[in-house]
Amino acid sequence: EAYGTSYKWSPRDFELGSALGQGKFGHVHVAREKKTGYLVAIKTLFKSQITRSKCERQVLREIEIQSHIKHPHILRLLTWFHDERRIYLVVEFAAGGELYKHLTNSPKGRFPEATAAKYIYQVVDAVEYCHQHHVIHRDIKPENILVAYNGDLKLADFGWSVHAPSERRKTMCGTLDYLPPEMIKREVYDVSVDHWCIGVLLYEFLVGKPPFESEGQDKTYARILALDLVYPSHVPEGAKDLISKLLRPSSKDRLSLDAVKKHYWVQQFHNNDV
Ligand SMILES: COc1ccc(C(=O)Nc2ccccc2)cc1NC(=O)CCSc1ncnc(N)c1Br
Repeated sequence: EAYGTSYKWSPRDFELGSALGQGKFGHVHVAREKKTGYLVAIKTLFKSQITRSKCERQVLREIEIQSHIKHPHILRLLTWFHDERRIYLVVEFAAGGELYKHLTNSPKGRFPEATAAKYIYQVVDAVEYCHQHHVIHRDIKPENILVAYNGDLKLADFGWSVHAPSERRKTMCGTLDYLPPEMIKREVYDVSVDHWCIGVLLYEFLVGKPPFESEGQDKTYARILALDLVYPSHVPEGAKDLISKLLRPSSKDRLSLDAVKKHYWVQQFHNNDV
């Protein structure tokens, strides 16, 4: 491409546009690279914040992790640069926006079977790639998944990914609906937390809300630990079979990601568009 890897990027190379995700992802703006017209998303992290929260090493390790991840269903960290006060992360722009909005705007507030199967295949493909690079995403939920211009999913917002295995506390910010039992019980966990989240995600794709959603944190926790979920009658048998093999209390009983991709309910749709 026009720029070798030694090119020193700076804010002057970009025209900043509107804010993305309304602050949910931090300071993120769509931006146009001046010479190519290429659209990107630029996330700004303030050095003062990072220094204060003693996260320098974490941020640099994060960026290090990101720079090596290249996958069609994972939002790319294209480059990064900093000035005296800020760190700028230049990430791929997902023109389809947040998956969450597509879910809530769908006719019945849920995805058709074929869409859910296509999407879960792409998420599993991306997560399998992360695991092969010893990265646990740990925050797989519709809010953290974006849609590309061509309708493909992009796993995004890696503010929390860590190297496996880990028991680093995850502050309980955001939804609790996706927490697996071992994280609620604060036990040591491994990559299979992501398998659980994929089960929750598939349920939400097909039903329009997560399986253990309740008023209040304690009720949600109780339902997760009791595996207290019901399937509306419209959920197809094959999907129920797959979800039930992912939402297993014991992490070693959860279906492997390869087996998810090969599951008959997924395969029946995947072959069509290959
Ligand atoms: C590869 O994508 C990332 C890589 C890293 C980080 C990150 O925060 N790292 C980090 C944060 C704190 C400390 C250490 C690392 C974040 C992202 N991604 C994002 O923030 C998503 C921005 S929102 C958006 N992006 C594109 N298209 C859209 N339509 C939207 Br809406």
